[in-house]
Amino acid sequence: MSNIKGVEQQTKSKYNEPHVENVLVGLRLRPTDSNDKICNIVNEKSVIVKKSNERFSFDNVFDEAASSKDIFTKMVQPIVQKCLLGYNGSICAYGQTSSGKTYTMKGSNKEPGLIQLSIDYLLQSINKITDTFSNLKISYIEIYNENIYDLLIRDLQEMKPNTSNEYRWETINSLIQFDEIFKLGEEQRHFGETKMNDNSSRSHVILQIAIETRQKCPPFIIRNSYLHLVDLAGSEGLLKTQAEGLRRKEGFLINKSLLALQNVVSKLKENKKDQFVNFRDSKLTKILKPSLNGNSLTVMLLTISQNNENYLESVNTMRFGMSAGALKNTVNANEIQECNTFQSEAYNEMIEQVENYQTQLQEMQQQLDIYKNKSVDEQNTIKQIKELVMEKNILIEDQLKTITEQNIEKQRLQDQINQLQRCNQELISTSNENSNYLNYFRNIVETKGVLNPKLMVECITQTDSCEADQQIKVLEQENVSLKQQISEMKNKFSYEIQDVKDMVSGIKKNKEFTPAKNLKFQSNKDLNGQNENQKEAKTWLQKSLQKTNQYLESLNLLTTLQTQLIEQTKQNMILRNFLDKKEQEYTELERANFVLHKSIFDLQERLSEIQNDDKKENAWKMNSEKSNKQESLIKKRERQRLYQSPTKDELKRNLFRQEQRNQIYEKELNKYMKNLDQISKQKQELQQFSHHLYMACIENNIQI
Ligand SMILES: Nc1ncnc2c1ncn2[C@@H]1O[C@H](COP(=O)(O)OP(=O)(O)OP(=O)(O)O)[C@@H](O)[C@H]1O
Repeated sequence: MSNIKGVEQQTKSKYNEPHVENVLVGLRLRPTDSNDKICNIVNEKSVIVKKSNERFSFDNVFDEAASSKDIFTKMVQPIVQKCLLGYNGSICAYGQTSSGKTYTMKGSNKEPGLIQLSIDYLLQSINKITDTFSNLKISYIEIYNENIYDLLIRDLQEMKPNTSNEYRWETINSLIQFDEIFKLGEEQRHFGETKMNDNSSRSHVILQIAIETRQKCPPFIIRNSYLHLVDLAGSEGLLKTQAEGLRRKEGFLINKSLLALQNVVSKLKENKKDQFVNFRDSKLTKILKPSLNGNSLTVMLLTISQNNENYLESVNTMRFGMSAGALKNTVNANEIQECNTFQSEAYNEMIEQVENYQTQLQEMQQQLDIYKNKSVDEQNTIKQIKELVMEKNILIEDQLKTITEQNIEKQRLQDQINQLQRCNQELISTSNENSNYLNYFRNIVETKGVLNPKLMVECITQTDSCEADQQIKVLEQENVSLKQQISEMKNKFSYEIQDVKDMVSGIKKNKEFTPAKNLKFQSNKDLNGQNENQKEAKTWLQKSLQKTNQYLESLNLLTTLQTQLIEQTKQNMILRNFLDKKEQEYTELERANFVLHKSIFDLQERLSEIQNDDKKENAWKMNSEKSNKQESLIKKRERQRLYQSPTKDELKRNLFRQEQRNQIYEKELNKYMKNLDQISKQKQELQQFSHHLYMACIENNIQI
């Protein structure tokens, strides 16, 4: 903890002092198949041009075999490291078209370029530093035809120079994330085909990386720096590229901006006091001003082709590099100390708390050690008990296993016993059945001598026929009782009707001497002197009325009987339907008999087979023949009795007779109906007569 507090005393970084740094220049020679190369490498830092014997010296020379990784390690990595400490850095690729600038900066499928290597290095470094919060952001812009475009915005828009805050900045947390964003920029970048390069950059592109680091503990230094990775468009001889139209215009503007860069560099190289350097001549120089004459550690990476035909351009590139190497920048780290007393106090409190926790932790550790020592014995005992329990458990598990196995075996045996019992029962019932059949057929053989299949069928269907016979008998009984009922009713009716007839005839006899008429006659003659006659007439009328009431009652009874008769007729109909149904059933029975006949015939065949095969059984039959004779005689009689039960024809005859009887009943019923009609007519007449009587009583003031 004292160490952390000691850091607190340090208020300023040692990098924060401004100092002068030269622009570093490296030369990369593009591989070529040509034997006639324009220069020879003298050593790691110099080349000599063959034609002019001119010597060019740089900070590093990279031959054809050198990789981009080599360039990164030697020239770029040191600057990237310093960017993390707050310095600005610029890496610019400069050279003739098709000399390998984009190959060096962006890389290819074969090897990563300086851009990817720088990002990877920054991300790895940031992850390693634990005492700072770090943040990486990128923007990607292009200068095309003297206009600035933001490559991270989908629809390219022209931007103003020196307005870096207005560019789109994307935070980068991983290489994969960077690749995605960079891919978007590359898709929007201007490329075009020229005679010298199939995929020539038609613009200068600048990838800007903003690096911010904040210390987590005192002195809470915040560092902000920018790393610019610049892929310049290549200078091109318009005759060589044979550019026309848009390509020609692009080439012209590229050359113009590069010339402005050369002028600025040569002016800066002179390093005269109060000398005016015109950075405003082109957008490129305006943007690169901080890299060339400002607070930036800069590397100028020259790329040249060694083919003789590019001699002039390559020499010019090297001359430009020499000039750039003479440039000096005054650099210092961009860092500020966050003067936050509150933060410091909070930090100190936190440190104190951590110390307290550490003390508590130590005490607890000591206590734990004591407990550990104490509990060693207990632990041993527990261990022994545990081992015992484990052994017991194993024993119990074994026993359980055995019990389960025994249970399964028991269940299996039980199943087998059950199955055997079922088989045994089936065997017993089959055996019983067989012995029954055997006995039965044996009897047949004994009584008939030969087996008659028809006879067998009839015997078997005896039971069914008996049932039908019984049903018919029941029907017959029902018919008899019905007949009795009807005859009773007939008698009853005959009495009633006779009674009614008598009454009617009595009424008819008295009709000529109706009391009403007499009364009228007598009242016309002498109403006052005929009291006796009136009384007589009154009595007669009252009697007639009583009689009439009795008739009416009898008529009501007759009506009830009439209803009963109708009911009986309906029942007769139902009976008839029932008989029809029975006949149908009999036909079905006959069909079933046929099927049975067939199956019995099969059985007979089977039996004869058994008889042939089983000689022992035949012998036994012979022996037991006598004893069975009596039994067979009884059975024969039984069969004869059964044969006497009605056959189908008899049943039909019975049915026919029954139908005839029914017809007779119907005729009788019709007769009764006719009688009933007559009675109802008489009833109506009586009612009319009673009405007349009633009216006469009213007319003559006779009280009823
Ligand atoms: N060191 C190298 N090793 C292998 N191939 C290279 C190397 N340098 C460049 N090339 C190849 O040369 C061709 C041109 O390179 P590149 O496009 O990088 O040139 P350039 O200088 O960017 O051109 P321009 O200015 O027209 O865009 C490419 O096909 C590239 O793969």
